[in-house]
Amino acid sequence: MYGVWTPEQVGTAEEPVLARTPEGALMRRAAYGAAQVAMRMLTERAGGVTGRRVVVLVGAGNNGGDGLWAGAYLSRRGVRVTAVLLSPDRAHPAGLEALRSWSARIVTDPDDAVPAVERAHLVLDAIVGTSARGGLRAPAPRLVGATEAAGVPILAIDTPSGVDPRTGTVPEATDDGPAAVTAAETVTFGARKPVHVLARDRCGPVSFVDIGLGPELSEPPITVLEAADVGAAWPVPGPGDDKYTQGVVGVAAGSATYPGAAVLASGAACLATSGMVRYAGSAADEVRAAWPEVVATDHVADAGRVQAWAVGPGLGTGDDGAATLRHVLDAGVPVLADADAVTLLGAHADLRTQAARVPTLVTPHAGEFARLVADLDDPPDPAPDRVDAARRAAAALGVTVLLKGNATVVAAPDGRVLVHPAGSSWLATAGSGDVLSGIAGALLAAGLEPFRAAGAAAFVHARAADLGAGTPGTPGAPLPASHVQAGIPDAIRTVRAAALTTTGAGR
Ligand SMILES: NC(=O)C1=CN([C@@H]2O[C@H](COP(=O)(O)OP(=O)(O)OC[C@H]3O[C@@H](n4cnc5c(N)ncnc54)[C@H](OP(=O)(O)O)[C@@H]3O)[C@@H](O)[C@H]2O)[C@@H](O)CC1
Ligand SMILES: Nc1ncnc2c1ncn2[C@@H]1O[C@H](COP(=O)(O)OP(=O)(O)O)[C@@H](O)[C@H]1O
Ligand SMILES: [K+]
Repeated sequence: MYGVWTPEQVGTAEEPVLARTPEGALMRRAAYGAAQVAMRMLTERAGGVTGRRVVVLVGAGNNGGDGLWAGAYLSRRGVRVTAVLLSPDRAHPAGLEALRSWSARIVTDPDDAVPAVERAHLVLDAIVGTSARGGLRAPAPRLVGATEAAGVPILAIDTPSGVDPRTGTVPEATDDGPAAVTAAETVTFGARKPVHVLARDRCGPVSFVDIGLGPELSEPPITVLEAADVGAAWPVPGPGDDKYTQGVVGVAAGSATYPGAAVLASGAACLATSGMVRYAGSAADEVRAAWPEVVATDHVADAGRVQAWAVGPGLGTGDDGAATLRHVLDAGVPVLADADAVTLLGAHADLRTQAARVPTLVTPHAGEFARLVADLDDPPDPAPDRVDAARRAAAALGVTVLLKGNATVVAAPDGRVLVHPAGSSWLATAGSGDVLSGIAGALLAAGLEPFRAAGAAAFVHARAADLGAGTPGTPGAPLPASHVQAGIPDAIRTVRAAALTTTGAGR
């Protein structure tokens, strides 16, 4: 597990460290770490370091200072560095002096900078960091556009410039070029910031350089689970367990029109944990045919006892669906509410009141989220801040909210937030949400609290898609939701193996 801190929190943590270290030491630590990453990238992509060409795009503040110092370290290692000063009057003085002492080339005219970026092996984006506001400013869009057009990789220093460091949002591109950098890799310092988990597609892989802020950082407002955390928490049977002791999950999903949702959710529940899965609904025949181990009935009232309900996929939003949701919320056990159940919660205040009384996990995509919060005073809007919107919705509704997307945001009513940045976008396929419902419902039944169940389910769900799409590191191919479901066991095996390696847990 690792934490993510806002730029303001990082700034506060920096102050005492700056006060007790020699002037400029922190920046030099950061820049040295950035230079190491740049050299690794040059070795991997250009076959070596000495004599390779690096262009540093240098902005007005300390981010530009990092870039200038990194350029100086690279020059010392024989790299041919060109620094492009985007705000020549405001370039970091000490960094500029360091770079000059290595006789690096310094350019201020964008017309000279374009051919330099086009011929570079690597471009360092030191345009703007944590103080960024809005998209790239001229002449940066032209230079970033030329870099991208030439296929030259960009290493973002701290944050990809133009992307909001707090929310990961990106303004529209203009006629001048892109509004933000799309980095091949990012190197960050001191603490990870929200952009690194909310806009993974803009950051690429993120390297972390420790500059000694750790002791000064407060509790992180956002955490990110790693494979070992998920593996250690994954419920597995012990010698004393039987099919009931591990928690029975009930799935109330699907309809005559949408039996597939029931099959996907029930099967995912079967694969996620041992024990037992009950199904209640009009797709009982289809569920039994696909998953003979499921105990299926037509109505929730006949389903028997469960330790958690997963309700909603393909349920319908009419009176029958509302009655089913009312029934499961009355059962006094944790509830996973997805798809149509989310829409029903948005439409019925009494159901929302019921949901707040039991441990409830609600898993909307963007459209369902809008419906879920529509009746609230001052409804939270995920644009531009998805974390804030999920946190406010969870607090207002008294339920845990999992907001779907490339980065999944999980917010608990007590203010905790967890983000799972997907490694790919293969999950953007019909029915994959139904698979997530089954996994999360099974974890609730096994006794994980909604926040942890949501985080672990999102992780394994995304891992199942990645593994199903192809061998890690290879291009991969699209896969349907039924194959995501089929990938659950492999995904669980990998997270449990990670737990075993790092902690000895996950037996
Ligand atoms: N503190 C430390 O010791 C350490 C700090 N570190 C480094 O410092 C970085 C933060 O530095 P910082 O606070 O100086 O601001 P920074 O992000 O460089 O922006 C500078 C100015 O740019 C402008 N600007 C705003 N938006 C813009 C845009 N879209 N496009 C173009 N320009 C834009 C805006 O000025 P404006 O013109 O709006 O007044 C803003 O004030 C941090 O990310 C890390 O890299 C590390 O070395 C570790 C030690
Ligand atoms: N671009 C994307 N990248 C990664 N994951 C995505 C992307 N788009 C959607 N997902 C994930 O795929 C799932 C889709 O769920 P949902 O929208 O409910 O689909 P369905 O209703 O078809 O089952 C969610 O887990 C979501 O986080
Ligand atoms: K940057």
